[in-house]
Amino acid sequence: MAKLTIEDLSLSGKKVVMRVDFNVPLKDGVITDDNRIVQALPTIKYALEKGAVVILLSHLGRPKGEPNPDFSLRPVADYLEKALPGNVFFGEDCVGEAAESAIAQAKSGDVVLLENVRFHAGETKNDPELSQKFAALGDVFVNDAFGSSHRAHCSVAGITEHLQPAAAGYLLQKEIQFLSDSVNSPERPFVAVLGGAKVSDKIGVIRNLLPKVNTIIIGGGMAYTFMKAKGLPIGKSLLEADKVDLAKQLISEAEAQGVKLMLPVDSVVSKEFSNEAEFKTVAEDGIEDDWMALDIGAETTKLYSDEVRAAKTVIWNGPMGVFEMSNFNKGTFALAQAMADATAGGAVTIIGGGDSASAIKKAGLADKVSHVSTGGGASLEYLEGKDLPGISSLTDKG
Ligand SMILES: Nc1ncnc2c1ncn2[C@@H]1O[C@H](COP(=O)(O)OP(=O)(O)O)[C@@H](O)[C@H]1O
Ligand SMILES: O=C(OP(=O)(O)O)[C@H](O)COP(=O)(O)O
Ligand SMILES: [Mg+2]
Repeated sequence: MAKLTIEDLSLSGKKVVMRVDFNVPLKDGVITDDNRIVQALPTIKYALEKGAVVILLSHLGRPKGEPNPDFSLRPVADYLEKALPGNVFFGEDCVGEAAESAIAQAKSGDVVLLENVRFHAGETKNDPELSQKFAALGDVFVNDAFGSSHRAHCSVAGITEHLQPAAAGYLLQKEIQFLSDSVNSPERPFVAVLGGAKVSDKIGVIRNLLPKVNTIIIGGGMAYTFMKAKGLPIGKSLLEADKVDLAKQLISEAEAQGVKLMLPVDSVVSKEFSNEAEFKTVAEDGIEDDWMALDIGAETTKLYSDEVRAAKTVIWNGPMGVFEMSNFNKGTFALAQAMADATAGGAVTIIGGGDSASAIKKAGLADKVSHVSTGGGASLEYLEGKDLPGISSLTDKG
């Protein structure tokens, strides 16, 4: 990496402002998957061993620029207290007096976790004033938030304009190393699988993936904007209405470029977004008005799994259905098994994304694929060949 890494910094007695991605899934205030925290621990521990005070910044979910207890990082502070040797202090705000007084209590070898950076509207706007406040919290900056590195936000990128040196942590380095090694000259067939719920964020990625891949498989919430574009009924399924035209274009661009674009031929539908409601499987033209599609159907699952098993390189981001509910987890878990089978057969398989990583862990197959990335959107944008602001803004080496 042509950027400074944490080992290039002198850390003894320093306050290290470290951006991490602790955007972990929570249910009733309990962390349901700790992967993103576990993956950041080596960098945190390294800085602590070198005698630094580590000041952690993260977002959690998408609160709309104001404090919201449902998106508090407090559960993560409780987790860190058990996982780390020194003291862990929690700051009720990421800037201002609450942050400063938490930091004032910390000594070498202690950690301060500050509250969700997205409680401030400036964060996602990369507001220079907020960036400056983050920079003032410490002496050096480390980015280890691979999963957020595609965001040009204050705590990821803007801060580096006011705080140097800015260096990469171990997780960031590991992720980039793996992705660049495996996809720069992929063995073919190269299959990309896209699902999940961040449709408007991720649909644009497809255009840049078309020249690189042989097949694009679309499932999860992403699928229904495409089905709408094909004139199929989608009932109350997830829809990004202003992306329907783009979906139409992508369908014809895929055809023109000889890329196989696969969409569900059947779906599991329900009347409510709930595991308690009635559900059934219907064909692609069978989603009625009052129903919503929450998983791919069995026939689709077989077609997708066969395609994945025949691939030599697979990158998958975004669950095939609402795997958090047992009625709608079959497609995701079956595809996870297909990834494991492909890996056993010699394919390079990468699954990325906070929720996708949690899904493959839940399926018990996390150690049966080549790489589980902590970033979904970030790994996709990296594969597209885009500059990630969280990396390009770090201090150049030499
Ligand atoms: N058909 C669907 N309708 C609504 N939500 C869905 C559907 N399929 C999957 N999801 C949801 O997508 C979410 C994950 O999306 P996303 O954040 O884009 O993926 P990742 O974190 O893996 O990058 C999951 O919480 C899952 O419940
Ligand atoms: O969970 C994340 O991305 P992912 O769902 O694509 O894996 C990251 O924490 C980024 O979150 P954001 O998409 O709200 O900026
Ligand atoms: Mg997610």
